[in-house]
Amino acid sequence: MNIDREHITLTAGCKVNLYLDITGVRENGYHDLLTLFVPLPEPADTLTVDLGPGTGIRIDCGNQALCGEDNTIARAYRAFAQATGFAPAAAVHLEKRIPTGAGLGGGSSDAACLLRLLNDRAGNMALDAQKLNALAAGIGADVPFFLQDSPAWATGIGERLTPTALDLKGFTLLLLCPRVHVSTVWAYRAWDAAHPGGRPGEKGAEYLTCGTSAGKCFPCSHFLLHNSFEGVVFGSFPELRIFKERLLRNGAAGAVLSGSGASLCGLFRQHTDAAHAADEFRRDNIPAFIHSF
Ligand SMILES: C[C@@](CO)(OP(=O)(O)O)[C@H](O)COP(=O)(O)OP(=O)(O)OC[C@H]1O[C@@H](n2ccc(N)nc2=O)[C@H](O)[C@@H]1O
Ligand SMILES: Nc1ncnc2c1ncn2[C@@H]1O[C@H](COP(=O)(O)OP(=O)(O)O)[C@@H](O)[C@H]1O
Repeated sequence: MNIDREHITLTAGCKVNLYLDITGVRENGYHDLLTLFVPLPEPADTLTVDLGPGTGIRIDCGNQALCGEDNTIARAYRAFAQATGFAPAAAVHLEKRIPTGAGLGGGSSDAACLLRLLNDRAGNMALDAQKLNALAAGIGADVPFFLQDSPAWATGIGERLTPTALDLKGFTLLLLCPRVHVSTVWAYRAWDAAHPGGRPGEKGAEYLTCGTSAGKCFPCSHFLLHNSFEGVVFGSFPELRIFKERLLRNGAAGAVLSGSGASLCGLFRQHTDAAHAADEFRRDNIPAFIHSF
C-alpha cells in the first residue's frame, strides 16, 4: 500500500481513577478490577509523527530511557504491524509532560494515540473496534480506555469498558502530581503481599463529604471515591497520605489516589477553594492541575 508523506501532531491526555477496587487475582497474576476511568486534558503528551514510504519506527524524546524498543509507542507500532501488515515508516517525536509512574496512564495514552493514527491510515487493512481493543489490551491494560474519549467504568484487567456520564457538574477536580515515581508492578505486588490469597479487603470506600457533615450526601451520595492501592502505597509513601489529608483540609469534598499512584485527586464544590489549594501546593513545588466539570 503506497502511503503519502504526512506530518501529524497528536495530543495524548491522561486519566485518573476516581474509583478503583481490586476484586480478585487471576492465575496469570493479573488483577480483576472495578474502576472508574476519567480522561483529563492535562497534563498531556505530544506526539509529532512523520509517516511515509518505507517501514520501521524511530522515536526521539527528551528522556533517552524512553526512546528504546520498550516504549509503549514502539510496542504499539510492532503489534499493529504484526496484526495487519500495515507498517509505514514512522518517525515519532515524543514530548513527555505526563509524569511517569504517576497513575495517569501516560505510556498507555501514547500507545493508544499511535494505534488510532495507524488504524485511521491503514485503509482496508484497518482493524474493527473489537480487534483494535484486543490488540490494545495486549500492549497495556489501560490502553483500551484511551482508544475512546469518554469517562468509563471498567472491569476485567481494565479493558472491558462501559462508557458512562459523570454527574460531577459543578465540581472542580484538583490533580496533584507529587514528584514521586510509583511503579505499577511494585504496587500490585505490594497489594498481593498485603492480601495473601488475593482476598480483596473491605472496600474502604469513602463518600464525598458535604461541607457541613461527613458521610453520604445528595447529590454525591451515590458517588464513591475509593482506591484499593491506598493502604499499600501510603504505607510506603507516607507523604502521599499527607497530601491527601491536606486536600481535605483545604476544602476538598473527597480525595483519592489515582491508579497505583503517585498522583492524587481532590474534588471540590467551590472552584475558589480548588484554586487556592492549587496555589498552596505549587508554592511547595508540587505540580497541580485544575479541571472543572
Ligand atoms: C494501576 C492502573 C489502574 O488504571 O493504572 P496505572 O496506575 O498504571 O496508571 C492499571 O491497572 C495499570 O495498567 P497498565 O499500566 O496499562 O498496566 P500494564 O502495563 O498492562 O501491566 C503492568 C503490570 O501491572 C500488573 N497489572 C496490570 C493491570 C492489572 N489489571 N493487573 C495487574 O496485575 C501486571 O503485573 C503487569 O505486568
Ligand atoms: N511512552 C511512554 N510514556 C511513559 N512511560 C513509558 C512509555 N513507554 C514506556 N514507558 C514505561 O512505562 C512505565 C509506566 O509509565 P506510565 O504509564 O506513564 O505510568 P503509570 O503506569 O503510573 O500510569 C514508565 O516508568 C516507563 O518506564
